[in-house]
Amino acid sequence: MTATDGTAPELRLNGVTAGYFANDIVLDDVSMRIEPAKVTVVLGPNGSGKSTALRIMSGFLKPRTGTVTLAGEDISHLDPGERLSRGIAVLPQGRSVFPELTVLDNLRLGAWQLRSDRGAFQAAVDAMLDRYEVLKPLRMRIAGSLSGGQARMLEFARTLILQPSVLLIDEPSVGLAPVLVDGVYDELERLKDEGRTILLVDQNVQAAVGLADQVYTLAYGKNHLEGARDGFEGQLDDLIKQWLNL
Ligand SMILES: Nc1ncnc2c1ncn2[C@@H]1O[C@H](COP(=O)(O)OP(=O)(O)OP(=O)(O)O)[C@@H](O)[C@H]1O
Repeated sequence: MTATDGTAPELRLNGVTAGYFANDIVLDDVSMRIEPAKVTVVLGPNGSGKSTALRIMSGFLKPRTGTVTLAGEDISHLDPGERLSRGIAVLPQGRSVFPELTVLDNLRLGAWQLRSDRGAFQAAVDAMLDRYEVLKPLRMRIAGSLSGGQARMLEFARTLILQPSVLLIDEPSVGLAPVLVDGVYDELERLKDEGRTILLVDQNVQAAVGLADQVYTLAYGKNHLEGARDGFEGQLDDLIKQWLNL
């Protein structure tokens, strides 16, 4: 199943309660619908549970109650690797390249699940080098020596290499020099134009809403607002002020 063949599945959180310790409640009965071929953005003040909701979708954290479903199937029990096999890929926050490995080996690791089919494995790596031309001349370079912008493109490439049907993207421009931030949003725009299914958690509210089809906001770990992008554009300044006072 590819991202753009019109059969991308819907990912949902259904009444999820979750936390990191025995008694903390970081998400409280949170529900979200990540529609196929749409960009869904999750916003909210610091600590409201945005990244935690993404971790529940990726499988790095399991819900205490509630479920995660993909095309209606309960996948709550699946670990992140199993979810990747089902087409759910994650672009994590911060640097995630393996700094000691070459660019090429980082890509090969991303395509690891294809290793038994040499042709498909090589084709997947080549497709990413074609897509991210900046990486081609750098492929034998140690990833730790890349610039911040080059490393981010390698991370995009590694996330896309299996042609996932759902992309979970956490704070994609955090830690990047301001001049590189536009490049990240240009890439997100390209992914949107390709009709990919994207969940984006972002503190860059204006840029994220600019990309969004659907917006959810969280407050204190609970669903707050939700709706189509148009309904949010006029009230962004108020929302941000409200969050800063929270
Ligand atoms: N690994 C962790 N272990 C323990 N508590 C955590 C962990 N990650 C997050 N938390 C706590 O869960 C709550 C929600 O954090 P989360 O990172 O999901 O919020 P967020 O909305 O993404 O915040 P930010 O915008 O600051 O990234 C916070 O109180 C945070 O301290």
